[in-house]
Amino acid sequence: MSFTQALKARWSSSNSLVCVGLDPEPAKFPKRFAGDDDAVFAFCRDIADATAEYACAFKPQIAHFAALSAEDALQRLIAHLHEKHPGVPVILDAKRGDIGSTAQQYAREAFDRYAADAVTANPYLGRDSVQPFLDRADRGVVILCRTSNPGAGDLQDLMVDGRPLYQRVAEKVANEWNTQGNCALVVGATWPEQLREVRAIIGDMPILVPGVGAQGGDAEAVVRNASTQDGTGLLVSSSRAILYASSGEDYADAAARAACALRDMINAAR
Ligand SMILES: O=C(O)c1cc(=O)[nH]c(=O)n1[C@@H]1O[C@H](COP(=O)(O)O)[C@@H](O)[C@H]1O
Repeated sequence: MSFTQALKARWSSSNSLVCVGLDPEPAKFPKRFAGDDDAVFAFCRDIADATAEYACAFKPQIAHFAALSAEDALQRLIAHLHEKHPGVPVILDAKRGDIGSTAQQYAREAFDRYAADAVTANPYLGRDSVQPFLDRADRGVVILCRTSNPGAGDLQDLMVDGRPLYQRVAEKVANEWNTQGNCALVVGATWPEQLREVRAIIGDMPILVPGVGAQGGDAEAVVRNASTQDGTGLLVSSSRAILYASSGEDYADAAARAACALRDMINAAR
């Protein structure tokens, strides 16, 4: 089953558009993990197991593992997600982008080493830099379009032939790069107006929407402006607001409550 098919099936079976971001920061872990050599894996596993029923996808962020020399924990975590939560797609957030020969290695890393169902990619180097990801028809390629951060507009809003660059990216991906039907875009929840504009350009292509929770984006506005006709089309991603909902012994229950509350808020708006 392709990434897009798996995502559609999961939207339906979970009745949720929530993507649970897995961004481990050991300084924020509950006390019980102090001195645990495998804390990164154990914490993320506990959160994932507690939130899976509310998740349309999981999104581990690679720098949060690599900075801790915890690539092995990431590999085991993704294997755990596939084994215990089959049918929940795993998006590796790596924002890759490089010349073709290096991009091929990034594709192998994401899809073969880590066994991710999809990976985030940066379009700045152009089509050949994304091609090794696009070629994997069974996997998803989630391409940065209008990112959630305050400086997103510095380059992404520059006008190109009368339209901002992020709209040109949306057009190019929808009309030229998505030949295998395996593309999605990233647009931040912090930009509801741009979400509406991107949705008008790309039809039903999925949009990964980070920026609710810790970055203050409005989940209801996201749904109003960017869901598809059938009330899906979105992966509304939250990391810190779910992961660190409690630093006490109830961390997993608190994460589940936070994911459930986000799901319910989204569902009330769609
Ligand atoms: O590609 C991403 O996932 C991403 C794109 C973007 O525009 N903004 C953004 O915040 N992200 C990622 O989404 C996560 C957001 O985390 P929280 O702000 O804690 O929910 C982080 O892992 C970011 O790296």
